[in-house]
Amino acid sequence: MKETEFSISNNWLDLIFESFYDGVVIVNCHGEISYITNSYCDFLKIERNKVIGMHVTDVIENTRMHLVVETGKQEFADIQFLLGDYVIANRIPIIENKKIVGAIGTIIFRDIGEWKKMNSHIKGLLSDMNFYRNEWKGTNGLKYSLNDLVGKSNKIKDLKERVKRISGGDISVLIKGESGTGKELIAHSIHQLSDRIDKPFVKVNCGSIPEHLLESELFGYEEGAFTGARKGGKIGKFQYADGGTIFLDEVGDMPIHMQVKLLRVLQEKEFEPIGALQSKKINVRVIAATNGPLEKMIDSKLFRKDLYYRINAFQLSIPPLRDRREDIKLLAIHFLKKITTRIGKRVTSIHPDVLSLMENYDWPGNVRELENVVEAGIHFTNDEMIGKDSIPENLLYQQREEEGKSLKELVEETEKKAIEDVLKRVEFDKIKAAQILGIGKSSLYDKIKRYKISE
Ligand SMILES: Nc1ncnc2c1ncn2[C@@H]1O[C@H](COP(=O)(O)OP(=O)(O)OP(=O)(O)O)[C@@H](O)[C@H]1O
Repeated sequence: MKETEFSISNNWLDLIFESFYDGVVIVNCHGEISYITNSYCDFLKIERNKVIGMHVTDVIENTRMHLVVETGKQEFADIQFLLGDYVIANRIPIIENKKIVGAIGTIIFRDIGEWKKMNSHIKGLLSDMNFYRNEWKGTNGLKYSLNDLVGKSNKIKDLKERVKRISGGDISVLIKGESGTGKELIAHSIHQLSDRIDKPFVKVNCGSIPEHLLESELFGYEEGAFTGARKGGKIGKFQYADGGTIFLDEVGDMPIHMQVKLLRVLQEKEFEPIGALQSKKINVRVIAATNGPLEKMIDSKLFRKDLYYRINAFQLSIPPLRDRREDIKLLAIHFLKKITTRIGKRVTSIHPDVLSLMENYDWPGNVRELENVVEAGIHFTNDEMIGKDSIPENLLYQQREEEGKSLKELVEETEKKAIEDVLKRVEFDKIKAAQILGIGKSSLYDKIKRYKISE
């Protein structure tokens, strides 16, 4: 050996390993012990020279080292029961020229109580970090960006492109989509990608503010504007949003008299707080969202046509989750990572059977429902995997119902759904629908009647 070459003796290995771990063991590809530290032998009350060459399962209780050399999969922070106590074990395969030649295992047992304390300390730090992250985001009202929009379907890729293209300008955007499809997430992303990023993003849920309070919420009031008015008056959401973006969620729920006032703000870029003598100039971008058909509300005089044209300068439609099933698995895994990181519970996977149940389920509550199902699964499971026993029954029943159906029933259901989807798409224009479906008009009428499809 050349003088410059460096070799490590067993004594050195002992010194290195014993400084960092309470026990280290190395096994060959057959699971036989090739090396073990003195401290590990002391703990196990065994003699080192007697155990070298023995199969690891004959020496160490509950070991999995022999499995790691078979699977080649590393195992980190596993809790192993050993001599009446728990130890924390890491097991790493040793790979040479793409072949598993052995595995190295380390354990820490010094003070599991210390480790538990450290674990809860880290959990605390994580939750503090999340708190400050949210606080920081809260300063401008932003919770999401376009990076948070998960999906690999063409529909989502397309949507992302449209969001990027529309964000730059000041044009009003109307976001359409069923509840839980991500309308708010898109609204945040538009603001985040716009020049208004350093100005506020203010959300107004038009459906949840009582009608008599909506005006003061939106436009504020002057001191003494009415009995019970706060001293110094109140700043309305529009003024808060000045220079930034106002997001009018559930815009269809806005009472008609407020729609008139809103239209004026949008057209004239000024508003009057209640009781004010002068108007205030305002510069806000409006993003509105709806999960109902505003066009129908216009027909029934529940929504003003002129306001509709104002807010509908550009329209984004988010498809329901059941129409982009290829996103379901990706989203489920995304939420698994996001939620486990947030709550600090170790759940690493979702059983393939559960994933396929998820892919077949219709998700009436869309992505929000999926997020809730994953969260419940994480809390419910006692395992590192979400199995069938940790998901809501309706997901399981859906499959059982399918299983019990005859081919005729399944074909009819599919036909009914296809007709409904097309009719919705063409807003119940039956001639267009018949053309798209490639059937005659009278046949379509028959089917509409048979399946009791109504507008
Ligand atoms: N494509 C997506 N990727 C990641 N998360 C998503 C996606 N779509 C929705 N979400 C998540 O689903 C939840 C519901 O989304 P959001 O509140 O934006 O829906 P919404 O359409 O505004 O619902 P509602 O109409 O009920 O107000 C949120 O937690 C959001 O982060």
